[in-house]
Amino acid sequence: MENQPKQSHNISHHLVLSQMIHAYQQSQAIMVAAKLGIADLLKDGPKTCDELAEICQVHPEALYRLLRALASIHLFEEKENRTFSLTSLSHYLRSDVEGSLRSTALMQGDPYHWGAWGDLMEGIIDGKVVFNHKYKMSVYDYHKENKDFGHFFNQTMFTHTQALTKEILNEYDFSPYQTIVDVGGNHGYLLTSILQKYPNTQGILFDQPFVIKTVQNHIENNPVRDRIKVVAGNFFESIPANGEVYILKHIIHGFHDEKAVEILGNCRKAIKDHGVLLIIENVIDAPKSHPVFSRFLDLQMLVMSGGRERTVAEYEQLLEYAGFKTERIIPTQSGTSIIEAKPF
Ligand SMILES: C[S@@+](CC[C@H](N)C(=O)[O-])C[C@H]1O[C@@H](n2cnc3c(N)ncnc32)[C@H](O)[C@@H]1O
Repeated sequence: MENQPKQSHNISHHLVLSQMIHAYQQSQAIMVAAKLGIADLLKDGPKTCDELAEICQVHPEALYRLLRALASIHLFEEKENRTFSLTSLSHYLRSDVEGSLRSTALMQGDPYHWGAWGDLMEGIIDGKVVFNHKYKMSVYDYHKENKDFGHFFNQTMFTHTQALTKEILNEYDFSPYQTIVDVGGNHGYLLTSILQKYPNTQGILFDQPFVIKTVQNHIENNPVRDRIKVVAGNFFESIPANGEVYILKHIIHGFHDEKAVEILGNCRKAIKDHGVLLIIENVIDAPKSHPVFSRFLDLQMLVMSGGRERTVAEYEQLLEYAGFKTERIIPTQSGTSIIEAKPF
């Protein structure tokens, strides 16, 4: 410490750090605006705070202070007479737009999710999964029990996948294959998009029974419904067999190594000899990876599920344990990578 040069006060660094420290206040304020549906209420034009408070049945002065604070970070625009309108940021808090982040705000601000982050220190001290330790259940069980949270989670994954699907379709050629299995495919957006682009392919959407129940309707209304089979099950027990492409998008990062190898091992048992496995994740050191996003997502895994974001070498090792050889890492513009592996 003695040899360290004396640092002069740098007002802009001080400000940046101060904003980082206070960022949780913004996250909670955005969550409340999302919960009240303010952006949806403003989509047809500006409204006064009193009008909004009347519709939402909340305290007008407190709502004014919330919206004024959010206007200071450009979430809304404050006009004369306590009137507020949407901005290009709050456009994405609307529930009816492509890329809507409303569910993400609701999920991140959910009291259980939020409460687990409040105990981050516990996880850092002993490496325990904070969520399980605090609530005596896993986040996966919480999804099953709390339908609202499960819905926000599924919607968050849907939005994320929707944004990424075009890139995956641009980067990866599915034409050599006929049967594609999306393991933990949830909403089915990626799989139905692949099937739409490749008319000679068949798909299997595989997920947990309570998830499959909620997506069945959506699949039945999709133009590719006749080429898609929806299968409910548990990927720790078995995975539908004889597929040529197995997709695991944002699955492996949710689990610690032992569990991850179990899932990969079941894919190994199921896959055809000439098939490919595609792991789609935010690989920490892959080309074009987004360092802030992947590293904070990694912390999120520490807090919520005991999983982790991994490096290329870590993925290669897991794959090798399970009987796969990594062929290539295909980066996408958004920072998410496709890891292509083949059975050996
Ligand atoms: C993080 S989401 C990813 C969803 C989708 N692949 C995507 O990227 O949008 C994890 C998915 O794995 C499913 N899942 C979790 N445990 C499972 C299990 N034991 N068997 C089958 N699916 C499971 C969840 O229901 C959920 O749909």
